[in-house]
Amino acid sequence: MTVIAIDGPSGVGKSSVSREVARRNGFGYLDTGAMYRAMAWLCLQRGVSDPGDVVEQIRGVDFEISTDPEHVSVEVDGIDVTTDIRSEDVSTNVQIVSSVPDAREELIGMQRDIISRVSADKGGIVVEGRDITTVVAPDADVRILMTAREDVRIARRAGEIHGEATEESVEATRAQVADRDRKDSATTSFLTAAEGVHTLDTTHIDFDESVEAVMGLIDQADGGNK
Ligand SMILES: Nc1ncnc2c1ncn2[C@@H]1O[C@H](COP(=O)(O)OP(=O)(O)OP(=O)(O)O)[C@@H](O)[C@H]1O
Ligand SMILES: Nc1ccn([C@H]2C[C@H](O)[C@@H](COP(=O)(O)O)O2)c(=O)n1
Repeated sequence: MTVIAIDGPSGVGKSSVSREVARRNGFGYLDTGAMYRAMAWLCLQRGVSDPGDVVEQIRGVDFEISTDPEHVSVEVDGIDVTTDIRSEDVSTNVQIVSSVPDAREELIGMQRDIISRVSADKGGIVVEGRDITTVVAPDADVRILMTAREDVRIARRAGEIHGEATEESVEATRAQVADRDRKDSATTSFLTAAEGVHTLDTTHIDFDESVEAVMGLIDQADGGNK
């Protein structure tokens, strides 16, 4: 069973690279950010913003997340929220959940359960987020911190949202990426690699080269285990 843990800031390429790496290896894929987003969506729907009330919402909810890299989906109380959790409202309010320690503990427990079940079932899993290499799965077989210069990440996200990274679209995206990283940095540490974690700087490499670099680190770890 192989667990690959990938952390990094917003827009660095964690989700897209992790999914492709999972596909190529026949592994499961877990987007932990989608879990924080789904619970934030739930709290927004219910008008819950008091940190003391957030954990109760999570404990009582019926939650499903697909770990198939070919088909990503998220359901909360039987509602498909795969698209809604990517809304600007959820993106700017996700900290109502991610900044609450009890809520994090609850989600981390769920993430660890999924990691053991799926890695046993599929032979491996690629898990991405902000605290996977350090808190959720510090014993993972391969631990990677993906980085890229902030302007490069903003351009990538602008290209994704607006089709192309024009001066206007970059400005519109700047606040989203930079503000979220600043807020997220208050609860998780994803800008410098912890001891034993590989740093993969993707500033000057494209998507395929990033995937190849992760595949190389997995091969390296496999070689070491033989
Ligand atoms: N090395 C790369 N070079 C160029 N573009 C890339 C690279 N890696 C990913 N991308 C593109 O950058 C965009 C953002 O990637 P992705 O959504 O995977 O980032 P993320 O780290 O998961 O972000 P978030 O945490 O905000 O969800 C996507 O359009 C993706 O295809
Ligand atoms: N392990 C994680 C994953 C995500 N978060 C928070 C921080 C992000 O702003 C938010 C959404 O994640 P994204 O979709 O951008 O990967 O969830 C976290 O605190 N810990």
